[in-house]
Amino acid sequence: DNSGMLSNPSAAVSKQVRSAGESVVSLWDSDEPVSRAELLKGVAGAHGLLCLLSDKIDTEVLDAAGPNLKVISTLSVGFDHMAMDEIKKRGVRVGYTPDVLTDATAELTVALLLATARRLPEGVVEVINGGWSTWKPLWLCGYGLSGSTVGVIGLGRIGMAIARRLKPFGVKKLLYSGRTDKSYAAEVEGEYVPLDTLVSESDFVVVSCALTPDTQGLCNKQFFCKMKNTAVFINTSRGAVVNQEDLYRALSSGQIACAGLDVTTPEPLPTDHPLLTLKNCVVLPHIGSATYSTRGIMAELSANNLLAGLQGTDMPSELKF
Ligand SMILES: O=CC(=O)O
Repeated sequence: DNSGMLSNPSAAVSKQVRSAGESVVSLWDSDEPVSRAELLKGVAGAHGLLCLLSDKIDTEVLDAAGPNLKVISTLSVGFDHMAMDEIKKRGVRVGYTPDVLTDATAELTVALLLATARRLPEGVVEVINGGWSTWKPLWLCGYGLSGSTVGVIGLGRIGMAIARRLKPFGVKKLLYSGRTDKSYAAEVEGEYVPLDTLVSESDFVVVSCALTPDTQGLCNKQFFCKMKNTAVFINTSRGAVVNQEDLYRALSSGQIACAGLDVTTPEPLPTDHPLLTLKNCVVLPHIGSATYSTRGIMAELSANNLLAGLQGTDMPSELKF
């Protein structure tokens, strides 16, 4: 009697769900997100929903689904796109994809950090547009990790994977902040400090926390004012952790050196956004987990989460909330 609405088109997902004997599967068979109207229509009466982080799962969607809904499986580790209180109230289980995207996201964070600090996108453009006149002592100078202090805001799975990768670059001090002190931080000689200390002492501030009411707008004017003028700001978590107007001012006034963002508000960032006029701001289109293999594994995991939810068995990765 189980049916599932898949707003994501992975062939792997579809195959798995069908071969598990799920009789009615409504598949949005495109790499483009499902439209809101199609989602609301397709989810009606469904027992399960597989969604993306770009699908807002709010009261409207839950109401449209109705009382059959037993499980929501999201193809993401983040779950800020879902109205968790409402989901809980209705007794719906939630699956997500932690761990499997940790390495890819940490790698992307390191790539973005280096690209931003060493001004790679600017350099590439100069080569193409003829701005490369000759070798010059101070041209396109940036900032290096060797001997630096790195601050990680949110030393969770991904934050820790970032720290592990950055340490071998010769990082002198690894600071972190968040809700709690982490015993596993010893592996990277991480020092738990108040956020203010991290912000004012770090040469690289890396944001790797979840978006919650506590972290929304955390990186604002006061935050950037405490950073060093030579400091690099990196965010690969969620755009809403940052107040983008305040970041723009910090970057354009020289309050901070540069910023690298893999996440913005909104997504996509409009092409006429002020941040995109700044040479010292590198913006990527939310590609933290975007390796072929990681996305394949995420698709499989989310399909298995969905199936377990439909069958009432243990999920490989259930979100406990
Ligand atoms: O941002 C990506 C995710 O939450 O998986």
